[in-house]
Amino acid sequence: MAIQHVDLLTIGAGGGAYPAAFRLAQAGRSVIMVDPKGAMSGNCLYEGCVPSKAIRETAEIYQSQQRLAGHGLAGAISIDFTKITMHKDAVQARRYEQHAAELAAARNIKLIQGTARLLGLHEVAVNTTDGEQRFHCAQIIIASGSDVFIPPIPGAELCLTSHDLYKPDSVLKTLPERLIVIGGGYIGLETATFFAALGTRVTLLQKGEQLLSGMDPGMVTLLTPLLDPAIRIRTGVDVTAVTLTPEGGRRVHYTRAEETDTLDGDVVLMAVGRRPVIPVGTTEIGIAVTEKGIDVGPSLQTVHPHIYACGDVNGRVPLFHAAVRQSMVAAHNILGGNIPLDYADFNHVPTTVFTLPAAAYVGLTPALAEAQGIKLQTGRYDFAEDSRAQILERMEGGIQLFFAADSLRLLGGWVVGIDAGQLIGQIGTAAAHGLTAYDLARFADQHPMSAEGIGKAARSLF
Ligand SMILES: Cc1cc2nc3c(=O)[nH]c(=O)nc-3n(C[C@H](O)[C@H](O)[C@H](O)COP(=O)(O)OP(=O)(O)OC[C@H]3O[C@@H](n4cnc5c(N)ncnc54)[C@H](O)[C@@H]3O)c2cc1C
Ligand SMILES: NC(=O)c1ccc[n+]([C@@H]2O[C@H](COP(=O)([O-])OP(=O)(O)OC[C@H]3O[C@@H](n4cnc5c(N)ncnc54)[C@H](O)[C@@H]3O)[C@@H](O)[C@H]2O)c1
Repeated sequence: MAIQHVDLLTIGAGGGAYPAAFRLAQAGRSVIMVDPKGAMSGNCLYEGCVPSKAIRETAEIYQSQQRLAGHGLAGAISIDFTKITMHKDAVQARRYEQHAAELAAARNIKLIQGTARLLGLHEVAVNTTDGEQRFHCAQIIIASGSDVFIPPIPGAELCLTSHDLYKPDSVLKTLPERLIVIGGGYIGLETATFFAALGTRVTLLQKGEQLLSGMDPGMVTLLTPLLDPAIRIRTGVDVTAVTLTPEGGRRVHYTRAEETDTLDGDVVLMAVGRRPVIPVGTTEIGIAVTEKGIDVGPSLQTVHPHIYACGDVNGRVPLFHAAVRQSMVAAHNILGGNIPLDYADFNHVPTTVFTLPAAAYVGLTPALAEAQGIKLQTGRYDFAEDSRAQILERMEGGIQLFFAADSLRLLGGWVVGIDAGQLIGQIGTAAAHGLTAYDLARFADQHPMSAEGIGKAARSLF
């Protein structure tokens, strides 16, 4: 079999892969991307960020209308869930077209629909429907992402996953009356709030005592009481089995505080985490893999300097924008001859839980600071006093900024409530660039926008 030479081969064509692929192709290198989807964008567009937020934004607009019903926007809006999912599908199709056009316009770069496996330090085999192709690659980026984790619970196959819910032409075409969500992380909690907002009766079962385990308990405590009280949240639950009811519904069996109980629903969403997808051959060529993923540092290089691992596959910060930045770092380091000249900053990645309402954080937050013995001064701003929040009847939550107690340098922050996902980017930019409370206090942001709360939170220290 003929072996083709290529400068860069990416395993996957999602956010961890294509930014580097385009950068290197622009620089004149020959690039092959391999992905079984045969399209760019990975799981973010196929079953993640974009489709889930297409459903979210519709649900939020519906909630906003209800909130303003007594303020001049009276009248019932009807929900057509099938059309909502058709809109989601249309957004996905539009973005796939856009990416296909970008690819068609690019030189030096080709996407092969197939599955890659590593044969050696520079050798990759690609399985396609037309057979196998082999490549000798000067550089390799492993960006094979992550996939839904299905726990070994009897009857787990009766549950839907985020893949079923958000993929193009999703499995769920009508709004379920009763939804049971197993898992109170990003996917479980976000999805619970979207469906509750649209009128589904939702029960969420979380294994541990805290929702959004791993996040700062202070932020979670602020968010939890703001969630729709119609969502029944049960923590400390151990799901033991899922069975069918005589009517064809789903029955979840669980134990809680040593009591056993069952719960019936029409649909059960299993959302207890994701696992990295490790290409065949990875460990065989000496690359270390932990439960979180491929072990890499901020240069994104594996133990072999010409093999990089970017995005969810390394488990460092499994978010789309983090994957994109990591991909660019890998590109820069490849252009630097595999001598690192760029490093990813894993500590300043803005993170939003797009629940209704949302909660977002960046950098150092109090629980982490306490664990590290770092003293903080906190600047606060309450949305109850915010003009935009009052106009929209969204006065719940607020902004907290965390400054180093001695220098007043911004180390982190969180936002719970209105515009959280927008505001956290601005706070993250300020923290990443070493701004202080003085800098933020002196900058008068626009009125009447929620962003003026960032300066006001800083000014609360003076
Ligand atoms: C429901 C849901 C909602 C989400 N919402 C958000 C959000 O709002 N914001 C956010 O930032 N992140 C969100 N995420 C996370 C985000 O989708 C991921 O962080 C992002 O997709 C990671 O990009 P990646 O390139 O590392 O991996 P992926 O997007 O997973 O892409 C990896 C690609 O590699 C391919 N592949 C796997 N194995 C091979 C192989 N052997 N050969 C060739 N190709 C292979 C896969 O088919 C896949 O297309 C969400 C995820 C989910 C599931
Ligand atoms: N807004 C965003 O950026 C966004 C949105 C969705 C997904 N994501 C990405 O997708 C990843 C996966 O999301 P996820 O929600 O599946 O995982 P997750 O790790 O965020 O949460 C899983 C939750 O399930 C709980 N759990 C585990 N086993 C359980 C069991 N047997 N019964 C009940 N609860 C159990 C855990 O305690 C945890 O709270 C996230 O880590 C994130 O990287 C990001």
